[in-house]
Amino acid sequence: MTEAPWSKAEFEARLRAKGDRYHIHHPFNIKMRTGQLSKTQLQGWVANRFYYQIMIPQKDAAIMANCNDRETRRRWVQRILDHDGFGDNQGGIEAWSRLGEAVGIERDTLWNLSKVLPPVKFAVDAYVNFARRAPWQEAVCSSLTEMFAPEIHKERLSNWPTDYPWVGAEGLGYFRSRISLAERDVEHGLELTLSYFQTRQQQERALEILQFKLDVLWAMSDAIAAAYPDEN
Ligand SMILES: O=C(O)c1cc(C(=O)O)c2c(n1)C(=O)C(=O)c1cc(C(=O)O)[nH]c1-2
Repeated sequence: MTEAPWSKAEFEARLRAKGDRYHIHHPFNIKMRTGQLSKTQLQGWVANRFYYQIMIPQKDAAIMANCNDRETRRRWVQRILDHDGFGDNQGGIEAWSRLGEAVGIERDTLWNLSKVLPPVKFAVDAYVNFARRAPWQEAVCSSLTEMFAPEIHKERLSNWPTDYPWVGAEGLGYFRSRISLAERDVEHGLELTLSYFQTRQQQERALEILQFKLDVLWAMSDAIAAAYPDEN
């Protein structure tokens, strides 16, 4: 027997409930939030997350390439501009690069990706490849971990100045800028997801897709934690 679809409100609530598997709960992030990371650990995280940052626009371009709906493309293209920048706007990748400088990573070291761990590369590439190969609506759904991102950005803005006072304040601009952008992205991503995944089977598939993306982020944290263990 096929089960009745969840209402949009119920479906959205089930997607949001996935937040309990977000990397905000990863032991490495808990250490970050409670001021327990060493400089080497924080630098390792920033250098590795840079690979995620630079691949996001390629992921969004893959979604655009597969998307046959002009209205969606007109809105989605903004994400590429947010990260790559345009005109005088330097964009999110450059903002992350300022974070790299603020934690003491040489610009060349950040940009040549020499600190990127193989499992981090593997996890991020899995996300980009999913966006290349899946129906574009499924790739949109996979971006919905951003529902949970504003909270993690706010956490860093509130605790870094006291817990990691050696990090230059100009480095935190990325986190500040992402709060409103993530909220806007989520509004669009949710709108598309709630209307595309209609049957109960499709809705369950959406939850699996979101779990895949949660796993990408979790795997990145696992890899970083393993490569940069506690020093004491
Ligand atoms: O710092 C974080 O924990 C975090 C998480 C995520 C996320 O949940 O995927 C994103 C971001 N940051 C972020 O800054 C960002 O631009 C972003 C884009 C996307 C996406 O999947 O399209 N996720 C995220």
